[in-house]
Amino acid sequence: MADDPEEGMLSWDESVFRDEHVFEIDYVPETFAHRESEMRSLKYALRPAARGSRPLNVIARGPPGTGKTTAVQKVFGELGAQTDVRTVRVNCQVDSTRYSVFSRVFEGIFEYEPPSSGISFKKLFRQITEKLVEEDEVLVVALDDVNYLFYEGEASDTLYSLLRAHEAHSGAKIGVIVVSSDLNLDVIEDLDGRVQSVFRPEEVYFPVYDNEEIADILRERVERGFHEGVVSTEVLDEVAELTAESGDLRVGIDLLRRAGLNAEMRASRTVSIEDVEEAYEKSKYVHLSHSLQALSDSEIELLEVIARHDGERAGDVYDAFHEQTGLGYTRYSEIINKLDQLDIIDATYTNVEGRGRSRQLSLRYEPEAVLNRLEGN
Ligand SMILES: Nc1ncnc2c1ncn2[C@@H]1O[C@H](COP(=O)(O)OP(=O)(O)OP(=O)(O)O)[C@@H](O)[C@H]1O
Repeated sequence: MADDPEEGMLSWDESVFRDEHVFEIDYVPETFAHRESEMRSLKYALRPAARGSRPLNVIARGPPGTGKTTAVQKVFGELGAQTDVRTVRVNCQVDSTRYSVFSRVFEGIFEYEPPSSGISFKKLFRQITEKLVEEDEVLVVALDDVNYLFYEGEASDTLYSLLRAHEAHSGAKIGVIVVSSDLNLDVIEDLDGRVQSVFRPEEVYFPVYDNEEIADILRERVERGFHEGVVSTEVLDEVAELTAESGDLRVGIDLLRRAGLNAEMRASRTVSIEDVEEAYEKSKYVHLSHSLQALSDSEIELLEVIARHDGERAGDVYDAFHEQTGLGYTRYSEIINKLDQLDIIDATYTNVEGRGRSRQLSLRYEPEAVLNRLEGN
């Protein structure tokens, strides 16, 4: 059957994937290479907790997709398996107020949600600390993507409550790991003085992976995720190179999954360079999609207005936003700052002759790419 046109083609019940789950966003990789020193620093800081003492606090910083969340998950996994230390990871992109952070902590400790019918913060806090003292347990809270607490003006209060828990309730031992991928944010500097005086964290920096490290990490994912022979070395190198351009490992993982789906669409048993190139048109926006996820309605509305008026004067953008939403200048200005901090737009002040300082707004992405994602395409 040498001339069988179906040869080399996938049938309906076949897949290029051995395990597609390894390309999903919440997958915790089995091996975690090239992060030995960062893991060592984290463990060093948390070691006292394993002995029943309050651990050192940590600030983990580094660009997006450099393994910060994974490192926390790995260390928390080990602590959970080998010690009595309680660990709770809070995603501040989702829970961006002190109250919701503590609700998550409550849930982590009691294994059920706090009553939704308005229990006061004070009560929530007391129940958590009492439980820790009663059980004689140490708690480590990771505030992942802590930058979102800063955008909402909730960072100082949240940290203050966590760090002073032992004073509010003697015997309560809580350590904090704050994780930030916003390199423009000076976490310590931006906290209130009262928090700064009690927050002297160990710093752990996560640099971007270089080309070789990216290829190495992705090779492992390919071996677990695809059947043998589906992704050639040449294709993997291409994926690694495109990933290195952004430095965000998530781009590469998303790229592999989409390229695999493209190959399946062609009913092919192997992923081609073209499959990768086509996939990259979407995967290069994983960071944008991630940032857009947690925007509120008014933030989305302003971003839409900016995308539709790209390149126009800031004053015109405000007029259009005000007309559409009825919201005033203060809120407008707050949202502009947040979109700027999220690197979705670039907002810089320039001196305009005769008109004083004015803001120059520009999108950091193609307006179409932003609008498509906002519309869920
Ligand atoms: N050394 C590694 N080995 C295997 N997979 C890794 C490694 N580092 C990161 N990853 C994978 O890359 C993706 C991004 O990693 P992670 O979420 O830990 O990054 P991050 O620094 O927390 O990003 P962000 O700051 O945007 O939240 C995850 O899917 C993770 O599994």
